[in-house]
This record gives sequence, structure tokens and C-alpha cells, in this order.
Amino acid sequence: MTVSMEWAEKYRPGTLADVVGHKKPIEQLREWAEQWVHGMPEKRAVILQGQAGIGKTSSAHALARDFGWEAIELNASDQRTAGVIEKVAGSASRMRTLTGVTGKRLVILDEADNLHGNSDRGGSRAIINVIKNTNQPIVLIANDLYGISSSLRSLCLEIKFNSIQTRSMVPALKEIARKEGIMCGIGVIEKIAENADGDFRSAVNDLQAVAMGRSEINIEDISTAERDNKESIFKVVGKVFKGKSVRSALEASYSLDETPEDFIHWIDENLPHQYSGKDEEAITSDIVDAYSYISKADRFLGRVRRRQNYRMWRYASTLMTGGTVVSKSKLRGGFVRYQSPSLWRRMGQIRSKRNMRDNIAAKVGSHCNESMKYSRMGLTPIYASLLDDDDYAVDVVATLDLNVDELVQLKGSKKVTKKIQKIYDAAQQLRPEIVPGIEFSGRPVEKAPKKRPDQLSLDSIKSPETKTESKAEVEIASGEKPVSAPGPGDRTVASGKDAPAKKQIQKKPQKTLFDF
Ligand SMILES: Nc1ncnc2c1ncn2[C@@H]1O[C@H](COP(=O)(O)OP(=O)(O)OP(=O)(O)O)[C@@H](O)[C@H]1O
Repeated sequence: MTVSMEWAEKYRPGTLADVVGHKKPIEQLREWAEQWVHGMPEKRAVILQGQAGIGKTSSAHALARDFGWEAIELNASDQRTAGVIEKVAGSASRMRTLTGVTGKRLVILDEADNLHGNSDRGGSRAIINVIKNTNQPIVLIANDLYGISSSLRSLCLEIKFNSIQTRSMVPALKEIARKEGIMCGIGVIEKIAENADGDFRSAVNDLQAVAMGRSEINIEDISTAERDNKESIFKVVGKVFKGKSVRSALEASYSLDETPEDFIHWIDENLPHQYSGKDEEAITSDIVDAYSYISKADRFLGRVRRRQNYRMWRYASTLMTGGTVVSKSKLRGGFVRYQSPSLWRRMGQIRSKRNMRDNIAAKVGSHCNESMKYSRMGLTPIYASLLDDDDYAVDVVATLDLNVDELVQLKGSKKVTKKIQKIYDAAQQLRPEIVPGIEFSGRPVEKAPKKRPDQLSLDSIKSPETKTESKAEVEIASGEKPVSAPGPGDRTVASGKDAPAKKQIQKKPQKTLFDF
């Protein structure tokens, strides 16, 4: 097994045919390159846009190789001043390539959504000028189009790279494992691909990490690797709180698989737990000092979000880790069980509660032909109060098609109580059948006659006799013999045979709120 070289580099696709997924964008890229072969395309530059690690840069290099072009890559760490860009892709480059061979040169500008910093001074303007005049193909690579000016965008053909689907990654990962002589147990590759969330580079990195020192990988090894990653965050947090070397804390934080956006929450959550003891005054002062650095780091994170300039993450990291390290008046050891950020849990809870509240309001709104916003404010509380009456409650749940969690929330309860479960079960039997192709609006168009709450209540599902009474009620109300007995099973679309029964039931005077 070779571990000396990164597999992601080793298995970088050599030609466009080796690129995993991206059928359509690769086709677009090829067509654009063909136009260069036969002359000059309308757009002399393309922007390959998509999340990191999905093969944009590799595709650009593979394109150059397939077409026999020299590739020159300028990434954000290069000095992308107007002069440099002009030199590489401007008028001089029209004569011949760097190697002296006359032919096309593919200029690849990585991180094109990041052309703001000092080193890129004039970069954006220079690229615009170069694109207008060049006779060399130019590829811009960007995670996000928002960081690129509209005047630059208008000169480029935009090609979107989507994240790679798990099922496309699996055969490619299996092939890498085979070439590396690694045996993989059932589901191993699928799990790695799933965890990567569309990012093929991280899938390859994960495969390499878990294969290190093994010739066989089983599914349990993957869970261990996931746990190792979690352990490493605890180690880094420990280094920040307990160590005195800014450098080693910073280096440890860079090795993490967490962004500064996430890491700051770990520090924020655990700082007060780590700094505890009897010397209250010193502790308070250390905590205040550390938080003053953390808040400055947070300001940088805000700037990164607003300007999409990820270079400033560096300052944020230095402030939050280095700042916390230097703000200790003395070293504090002691074991502390670090917690994952509670803010995430709270946000998750709030978000899911809010989503549920909106779902309920949308269902009420749909039933009453009102907007979700209006029903959230005005109507939902009314429906909530109807739940106090068990019979209405069953009808409300069935009519609005509430699920059990929504019922719990609308009832203002904290959990599924026995009563709530009973209401829900009763509603399941009353629930109208949804006619395919017709969206449920609380009033399905064609369905078997819906039983009224007075026909099916909590009690009525308890004893079969009560159901018989209900049949009798229909008979009395219609003055005719009922065609079929309404029971839990008869929630099908009304057939011609059922039609008379439906007609009779519609004649019945309104008895409940939902009888319209
Ligand atoms: N679609 C893909 N097909 C084959 N290999 C891929 C693909 N996507 C990523 N890889 C692997 O991941 C590595 C990184 O890919 P690449 O640099 O092309 O991604 P990117 O989208 O340009 O990411 P970034 O925006 O971070 O530069 C490659 O060396 C390759 O091993």
C-alpha cells in the first residue's frame, strides 16, 4: 500500500473521460474548446462554478491535456496583479507559449471569486481587459459566482458543476481501493461516499485515511475513524485552553476538519467550563480577556460571510486560538468533558419547531383559503382551541392531515400523551383518502362520504355498537336506506354505486365546523 502520496493527487483525472460525474458540464466545456480549435468562440472565457473538491480544476487541466494545450494556473497565492495576468494571458501570450511552442495556452485562474486582496490589486480589471483581447482560452474557477463582478461574468460562459452523487462516486472509489490493494467490506465504500456529501476529494481523502495501516476495511473501521475525528477536536480545544504555545494551538486548529465558523462555537461553549476554580478574580479577568479576542474573531467571521473573502478566516483563527492562549494569567489543567456547541442544538430545535409551526399554519391556511402568514397569526390559535374538545380534535386532525408531532405542538403538549395518541388514531380512520393528482386542501374533491365527528368519535372507535348507531343516523337523516356502511375501510373514491349515498349525505344540515 502506498501512503506516501496523497491519493487525491495520485488519482487526479488525466483526461476528461476520467472525470467522475459532470456529464453535461464536461460536454459544454468540450464544445467550447472545439470552438477554439476552429476559431474564436463568442465567449473567450468560461467560469467553472461549484463547491470545492468536485473536480473543477482537474477538469480544466484534463481539457488542456485532451486538446494538447499548455496549461498555466494562477491561484490565489500567486501575485495576480494586472501585470502578471497580462503577461500570462495578454497580448504577449498571443505570440507563443512559455515553452516556445506556438499553440494554445489554457490560462486557469483559480479562486476567481476571490480577486479583492492586495496581491490581486487590479486583477479583476486586468482579467476583463485580457478576456476582451486575448486569443487564448481562459478558465476561471469559482466556488461562488457572487464574488465575481457582473461585468466580468458577462464576458464568460458560465458552466455549473453540481456536487457529485453518491452513486457516481462509489465505482470510482472502488477502483481506487482495488488499485491500492485494499479489501473493502460490504457498505464501506457506500458509507464513505455518503459521508463526503458530494465532495469527491474528501471521499478519496477519507478512504486513504481509513486505509492507512490496513489492507482490509470494515464498516466498524469507518465509525472509529469518525470518532477519531471527534476526538481530535477535543484535543485541539484542550491545546487552546491548556497550552501556552500560540503556534501549536494554531497549527492544531488548522489541521482540524472544522471551519473557524464552527470552531469558534467550540471555544465559546467550553471556555467557562475550563476556567473554573477558587481564584475567581483571576479567572474572571482571563475569561473577559479571552472573550474580547473571541469577539474580534467573530467580527472577522462576519466580514468573511458578507464579503465572501475567505482569506480573513486566517485572522479569525489567529484571534480566537492565539488570543485565548495568551489571555491566560496562568496555566489551568484539569479534566473537563468538552461539550459540542449547545447553540447548534438550540438552533436545530428552534428551526424544527419553527418549520413545524409553519407547516401547521400552511395546512390551516390551505383549509380556509388563507395565506400561511394570516393563518399563523389568526386562525391557528382558533384551531388549537378546538382541540380541547375530543370530537372536534379528531376531525381537526383528519381534516388538516396533521401528523402526530404537529398535533403535539398544536395542543401545546411536550410529548405524545395517551390522549393525543387516541385522537391521532381516531383521526387516521377518519382521514380522507387523497385522490391522486389532486393536492390535499382539506376538502378532497372525490372521495367516499366523510364521516362526521358525531359519527366517529373517540368512543365510536372503542365499540362496534356505536358504529352501528352511526349507520342508523345516516339512514334517519337521509330518509333512505344507506347504500353502504361507512367504516374505517371505506375511504375510497366514490363509485357510481356510492354516488346516491354521497348525495344524501350532502343534503344533511351543517352540524360541525367542518361541515361546509
Ligand atoms: N469529478 C471528479 N472526478 C475525479 N476526481 C475528482 C473529481 N472531483 C474531485 N476529484 C479528486 O479530488 C481532487 C481535487 O479535485 P479538484 O481540485 O479538481 O477540485 P475542485 O472542484 O477544483 O476543488 P477546489 O475548488 O477546492 O479547487 C482531485 O485531485 C481528484 O483526485
